Amino acid sequence: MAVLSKPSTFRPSSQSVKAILNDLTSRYLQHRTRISRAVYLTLFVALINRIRNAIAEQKAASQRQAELRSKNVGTGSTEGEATSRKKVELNREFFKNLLRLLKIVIPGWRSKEFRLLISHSIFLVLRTMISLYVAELDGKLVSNLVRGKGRDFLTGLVWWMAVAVPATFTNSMLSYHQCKLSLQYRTRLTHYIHSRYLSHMTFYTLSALDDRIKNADQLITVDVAKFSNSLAELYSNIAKPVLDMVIYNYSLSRNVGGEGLFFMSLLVQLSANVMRALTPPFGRYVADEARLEGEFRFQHSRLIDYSEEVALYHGHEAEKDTLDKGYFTLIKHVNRILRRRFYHGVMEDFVIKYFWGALGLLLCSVPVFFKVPGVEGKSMGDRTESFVTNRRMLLMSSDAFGRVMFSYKEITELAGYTSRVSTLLDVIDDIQAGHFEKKLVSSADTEENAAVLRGRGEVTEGPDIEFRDVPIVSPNGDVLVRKLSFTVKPGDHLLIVGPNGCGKSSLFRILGGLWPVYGGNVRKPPFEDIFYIPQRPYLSRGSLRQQIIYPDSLREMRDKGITDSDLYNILSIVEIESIVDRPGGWDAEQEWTDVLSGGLQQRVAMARLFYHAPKYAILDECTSSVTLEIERVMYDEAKRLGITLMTVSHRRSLWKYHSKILQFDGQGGFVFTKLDAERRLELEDEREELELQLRAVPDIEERIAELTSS
Ligand SMILES: Nc1ncnc2c1ncn2[C@@H]1O[C@H](COP(=O)(O)OP(=O)(O)OP(=O)(O)O)[C@@H](O)[C@H]1O
Repeated sequence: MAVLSKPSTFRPSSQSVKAILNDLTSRYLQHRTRISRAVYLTLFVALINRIRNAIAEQKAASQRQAELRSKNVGTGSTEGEATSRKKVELNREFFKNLLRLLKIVIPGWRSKEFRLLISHSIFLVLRTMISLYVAELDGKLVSNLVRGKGRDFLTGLVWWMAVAVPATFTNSMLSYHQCKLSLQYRTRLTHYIHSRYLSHMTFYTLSALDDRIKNADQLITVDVAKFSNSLAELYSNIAKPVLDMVIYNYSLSRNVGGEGLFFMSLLVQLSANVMRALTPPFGRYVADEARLEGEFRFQHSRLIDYSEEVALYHGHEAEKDTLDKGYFTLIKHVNRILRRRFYHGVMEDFVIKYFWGALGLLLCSVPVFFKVPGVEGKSMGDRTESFVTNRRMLLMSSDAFGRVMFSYKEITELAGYTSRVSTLLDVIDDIQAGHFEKKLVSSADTEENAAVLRGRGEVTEGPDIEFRDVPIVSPNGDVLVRKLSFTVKPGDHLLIVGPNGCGKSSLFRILGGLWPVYGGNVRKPPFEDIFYIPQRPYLSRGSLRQQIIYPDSLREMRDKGITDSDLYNILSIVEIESIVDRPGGWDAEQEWTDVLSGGLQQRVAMARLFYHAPKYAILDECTSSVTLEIERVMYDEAKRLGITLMTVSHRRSLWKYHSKILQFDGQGGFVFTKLDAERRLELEDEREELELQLRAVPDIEERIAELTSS
């Protein structure tokens, strides 16, 4: 009895609810056109308002950035610091940078990348169409099952299997296209960056004269790959869900009515906005993480480069501290991101899976409880079919929407990589336009030095080398010599001496065009007439032959008519021909800096000088590790080849090979004069003798004092 009485107590209230709903439905249907007009008008006004707000925000942001930039100039802080603090946002700058990179990775509509994008898009559409067909087929299968139509059910199953063939092929093609696109993007970008980075000595300028990019290697090798991956992924992660949403929502709106879908979209948009406001700036986190990864990797590669020195110093504890510190900074940041991701993931899952899931079920129930215009009243089987199809479409649509929402995170990650790669390109552009940013020493602020830094000198080409009133200024604004003047004519062998750090090598950096000329006139022969040998010779990766002919290629060597036996003769001058007898001979490829001793490396560098036989040679302490005999052989041979020498050395044994001397006093002064080596050696000996005597005087005084007191 109790069981029977229950429905009777509920029936009246459910009937009244139904009556209210029916009443509401009929009223709504009566005013449907007016309501939809009002809704569309509100939507339009909201859209206009949003655009206006976005423009205002953009203006404020660029004003803030301009203020920040002017502050940086004032305090002398570097742009590098500003970049690391810069917020990576989805603003106009991001789109501008992305567009610039897109133009590099997709150079035109005839390019391979564009063709790949098109075929990728075709497969994306195909996959959505197949999914749509599968949704309908699913509905039909379940409806046939409910109706007990075995034959139709089996036919449906056969179709189901048949559809699997194009569906699986399409899926594989999609992932193939995505990987291929990522590779193509990376190839284009790497080629582009290499061509810029290795032109106009940018690789040098970037590290020596500018503070903005700390580890270009990491940017070119890792960040470019990550950017390419992220871009290729983003296309399929955005294009497909957007396409899915449009197509499924259109089909859904036909089944459940546009209004339901519209209100649901409004609710979804509202919750999406809340989510977005609560989403941490993942883009900036990613950019910071990549920077810290780069610094950590750089510390490791430094340890490998100087492993011998560190081992001999027993410096492992000090190195471990530095490495641990680098790792700790990185991991602290990663942990912070992890925590933020955790909280964000909880919120995201709740909203996307459960809240939107409930909204979806509500939407599927619309045709059951309301009469949707244009949709006929249905039987139980029809309702089942439409429910199954709608629910599947809705699941796919909400999955697509979810992916679009999740892709916000991916977009911000892409923004992080875009910002890093574009910063590299911007700085390269800036440097090639002659603009550097480096933290200046405090002395650069004085009126006099600032005037030197503001100036610009003149560089001309000529048969000899002449510096007239040229200041020597280090990259951090330290004025080492205010006005340097000297001339080296062919046959004038010049010796350059002076205390450490006075600017001897810097003079060659100016001559080689590595450092800017801040004033006066520099006249110098063309680049190929001057050859440079540093104290630590640079040995490239490659064969033994390549070490001698560097930077020439084998073809250039052959074009010059030089053979391997000529190279052998050159090696025999500096008495290292025996290295050709080692396994592999001329073609042996080794890490030559590890295989050859310091002295042998210097002799290889001398052989390189004889191979090129330039008009002028700069020898920067390049005989410090060889015997006096080899040094003599080298200078004699260089002179025999007609090479004019400019030597930096503290060795007295070298004086006799030079006819002029440029002597720095380390206080900004210098003397340029003829060098009479014999007379100078006599004077130097006398000076040293006197110095020794002078040093002995305090001892004598001390002794007298001791004797007196005792
Ligand atoms: N890339 C750079 N950035 C900043 N300062 C630099 C850079 N290269 C050199 N300097 C500075 O310029 C000054 C002159 O250096 P330089 O190498 O010309 O000295 P040097 O006279 O050759 O000394 P040494 O006899 O020790 O080789 C030094 O104070 C050095 O610290």
